[in-house]
Formats: sequence, C-alpha cells, structure tokens
Amino acid sequence: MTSPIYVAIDTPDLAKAQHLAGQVRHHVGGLKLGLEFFCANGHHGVHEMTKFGLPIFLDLKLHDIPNTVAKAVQALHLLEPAILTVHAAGGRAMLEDAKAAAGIHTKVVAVTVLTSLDDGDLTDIGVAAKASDQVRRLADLAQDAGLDGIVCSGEEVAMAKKGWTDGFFVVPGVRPAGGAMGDQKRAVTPRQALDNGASILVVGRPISLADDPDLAARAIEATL
Ligand SMILES: O=C(O)c1cc(=O)[nH]c(=O)n1[C@@H]1O[C@H](COP(=O)(O)O)[C@@H](O)[C@H]1O
Repeated sequence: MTSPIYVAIDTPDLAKAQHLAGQVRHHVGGLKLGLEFFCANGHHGVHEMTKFGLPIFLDLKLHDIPNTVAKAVQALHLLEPAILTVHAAGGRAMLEDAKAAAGIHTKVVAVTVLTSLDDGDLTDIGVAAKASDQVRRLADLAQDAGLDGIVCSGEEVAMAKKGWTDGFFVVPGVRPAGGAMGDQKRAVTPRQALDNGASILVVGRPISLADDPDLAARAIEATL
C-alpha cells in the first residue's frame, strides 16, 4: 500500500533535498516542496526532484488577485505537480480561477487556517471566529469553488470531511506522541490525523531533523 506520508523537504539546498529524498524514498508516498525550496531552485529544482519517481506536492500557497494567481498556476503547467496549494482566504474568484488554470493531473487544494495559528492568532488578524469555525467556512468555500480539497489540521479534518465526503484532505503539522511542536499549534499525532479522515499527512522536521530520517519515516509509518 502507498504510504500516506508526504515528506516536507524544507531546504533551499538542492543537494540536501536530494539526499533526504534518497534516504526516505521507499517509506514515503510523495515529496512536498515548498517556498523555501522553490524560491532557491525554481523549475529546475522541481525537475530534479521528480527523478525520484514519487508524486510532487508543490506547496506554494498562492494568494493574490485572481488574474495573478491564474497566470502563476499556468506558469507551473510544465511541472505537472500532483498537488498544488493556494490560500482559501484569497476568495471565491481566486479559487475558481486557480482551479480552472491548473492542468488536469493537478489537485488544487486550499489552505484554510495555518496549523501554526490558534484562536488568539486569528483574533490578532481580525478574524473573530474560532479556528475550527473558520476552517469549516473556508472548506465550504473551497468546495463551492470546485477545488479538490483543503489543507487543515488533524483537529478539524473529521468535521470538514462530514460535509465533503469525496474531498482530498491534506493534514500537515502532525507530531509523533511527545514530539517537539516547534511553531505548530494545532497538531495531532499522524495516527489521529489518519483516523480523523486525512487523505495524506505532511511530515517535515520529525523526519528531516532525525538522525536517521528513513528510520523516523518507518517509525511513523508503523504507527499508522
Ligand atoms: O500547506 C502546508 O503544507 C502547510 C499548511 C499548514 O497549515 N501548516 C503547515 O505546516 N504546512 C506545511 O507543512 C510542513 C510542516 O512541517 P513540519 O512542522 O516540519 O512537520 C511545512 O512544510 C509547512 O509549510
């Protein structure tokens, strides 16, 4: 069975990214490349990483006016990522245009409330809702706009899935029991996230900072 774990390769260094992917390739289901990697290595870097033969999740969290996001998505066509992120807070028109601009092999998923934010952080940016209510609102918007799914924490995924049974649910910010939270605030264990309905799990530092990343990936897989 394919692993639901996508390893977050958060480094600007292509050689380090290739080394990590090479270490874990047999125990993860895909590679997630984010802003740090893409800003440093661009299309060339993504091409290099496709050589591992795993699906590529390009996590650029696009968030701009609809025209700009649609053009950016078009500019990514050649890369054919399996998954691409945009921010749900960009609004309905931006989400619709992003989906329309994406290639047929790319799932476009909307980031709802970052897993690094809690209710207090939402208050600070003028969002009066609790994180869970905001996730529900943005999940409904993403579904209406025709997206393939959302990114949310393992705390909300069961609730979000109830209203969107065939949606694709990406859960990052997961932590093995007792693992360091770092900047994550709404974290659950990988097993909980999967039990709650995650389609895939994004795991970064618990694997990439481990002495033996492959062992860490296998240990997480063994809990699923
Ligand atoms: O879209 C994401 O992947 C994402 C959304 C979110 O709400 N929270 C979140 O942590 N992520 C990404 O998931 C990864 C989590 O990394 P670790 O906290 O190191 O496991 C990072 O690459 C984040 O950019």
